[in-house]
Order: sequence, then C-alpha cells, then structure tokens
Amino acid sequence: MSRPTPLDIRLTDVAVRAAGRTLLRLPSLEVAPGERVALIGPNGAGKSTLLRLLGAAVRPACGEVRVLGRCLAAPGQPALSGAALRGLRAEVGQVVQGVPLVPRLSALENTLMGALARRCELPAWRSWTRLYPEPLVAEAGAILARLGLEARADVRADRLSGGERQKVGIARALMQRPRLLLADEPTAALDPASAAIALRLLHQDAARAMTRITVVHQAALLHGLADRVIGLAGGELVFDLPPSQVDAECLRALYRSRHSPEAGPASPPTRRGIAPRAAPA
Ligand SMILES: Nc1ncnc2c1ncn2[C@@H]1O[C@H](COP(=O)(O)OP(=O)(O)OP(=O)(O)O)[C@@H](O)[C@H]1O
Repeated sequence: MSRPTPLDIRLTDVAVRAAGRTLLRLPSLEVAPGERVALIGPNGAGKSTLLRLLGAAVRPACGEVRVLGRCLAAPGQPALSGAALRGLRAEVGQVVQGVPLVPRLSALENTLMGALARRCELPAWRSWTRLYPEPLVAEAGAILARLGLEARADVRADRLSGGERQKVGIARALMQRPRLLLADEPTAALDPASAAIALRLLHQDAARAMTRITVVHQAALLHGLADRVIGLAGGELVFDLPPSQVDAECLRALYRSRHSPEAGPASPPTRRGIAPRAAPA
C-alpha cells in the first residue's frame, strides 16, 4: 500500500500574538513538497509574520506548526533549539527584507556562504580560510551571472547598491539548495527587468523539488511561476487559489479588506479550486 507523501508545511489552529494583538490566525494551512506558493496581501496583513513563523523566528501563542517533518510548536512542547534548530535552518533558505550580508566580504563570498548549509561540500573551516572548492566558486559565479552581477562578483558587499545586495541575498539562498525557500519581497529593490529574472530564477529554474513561499506585492510578476496564490489580510487567510482564478475582482477585495482577527472570524476563506463567483444581478 502506498503511503501519502508527507507535507512540507502543516499549520493547525495557529495564532501569533504580540503586544496584546493577534497578528496572524490560521486554522489550517498545508503545503506539499515542491509547491510554489505566492503570498499576497495589503501592508500589515501578516505575510512576513507567517514567513517568520515557518522559519522558527517567532513562536505561536497556540496551535501546531510542522515544517519539513519537524514539530516547531505544539501544546506543551518546548521550542526547537540546538542541533535540531540548526538542522532546520540548513534546510530552510531565506531571502529577508534588508538583506543582511557580511559587509567586508565580496558578493561572491557572500553567495558562497549559502553553501555552508551543504556541510559535506563546504565545511566551516573553508570559509574561515576563505579557500573555497572550485566547483562551488563556479556555481556561485554562475548564479551571480544569471542575476547580472558577473562584473560585481569581487566587489565588497558594503560597496554594492541596495538592489545589488538584494540580488546577492537571492544568490546566497539559492546556493544553499534548501528544501524550503522563504522569500520576503525578494524583488522589492529590483528594477522591473531584474525582478522578472530573479523571480524566474527563484521559481522556475532552481531545483524543481524545492518548496517555495514568496511574498510579492505585484501578483502579476508571478504569472506562470506559482502553483498557488494565498491572499492574507488582517492576519487571516482570505483566499487560496490557483493563479488562473485570481482575477482583478479578487485582488480588489483583498486589498480593500482590513479585517482584524480581534473582531472575530471573517467570512470563510475561498478555498483552493473554488473560485469566488459574484451573485447574479
Ligand atoms: N514584533 C512585533 N510586535 C508587535 N506587532 C508586530 C510585530 N511585528 C509585526 N507586527 C505587526 O503585525 C502585523 C503584521 O505585520 P507583518 O510584517 O507580518 O505584515 P506584512 O503583511 O508582511 O506587511 P508589509 O507588506 O507591510 O511588509 C502588523 O500590524 C505589524 O505592525
């Protein structure tokens, strides 16, 4: 008898609270291995909070969080720590807002840092000596070239522009070859052509097996690159649909929505595969 494929992400009855407010409330969210999910919604919707929850950077006030087969939170269970947390972080790549790079290292060396998660190929002592195996240098160089940074590979990170730093952050996350990639507005500082290239690289060209969750403000950028679009507003799921069903009406409703979880349940979310339909006049 064949076993069901384990999910990469499963959230059950989760709420995240801070400063006396509920920032996120998700009764259920499941993501299968290899799915490419676009996360959209107005400012303050809870998109970054959801990514931080999945990256084990915040703990929920209640509910159960499972990521890549590990239980990050469950009633009565202590937070993941030590080797278990390091193991998770090696398998979860993150492109975060603000892109923290090592200022004195070059774009290429910062990109190579991503490969530290692939311990057998790049043990930590290699980065201390700054002697990197040739195949990894070639791989990092190729990713930077795809992002148009070939000529900037040897420039120190603190001498790069904001957009260039963001590209290095993307290259570093890809170099990690994570099982799960969490990208928070990875194209916010990029010009339109660079944004399209970066999203293609993140969603299409990189290993198909990678599960991807990407926050974007321009949903159109992900046309053809996401399998699923999740709309969040006021910390709640508004819809979870295939991209073909996310129309202008859907987006208008999402960006108008300012529901707060404190106000009690919103109208039921539109589930996957069930398109919202206007009542006939
Ligand atoms: N550490 C914190 N303490 C208290 N409130 C917080 C904290 N971090 C975020 N918030 C609040 O949580 C809500 C959700 O924030 P979050 O950053 O997840 O939104 P977002 O959808 O990513 O927004 P944006 O599109 O502006 O980046 C916001 O109202 C924000 O003010």
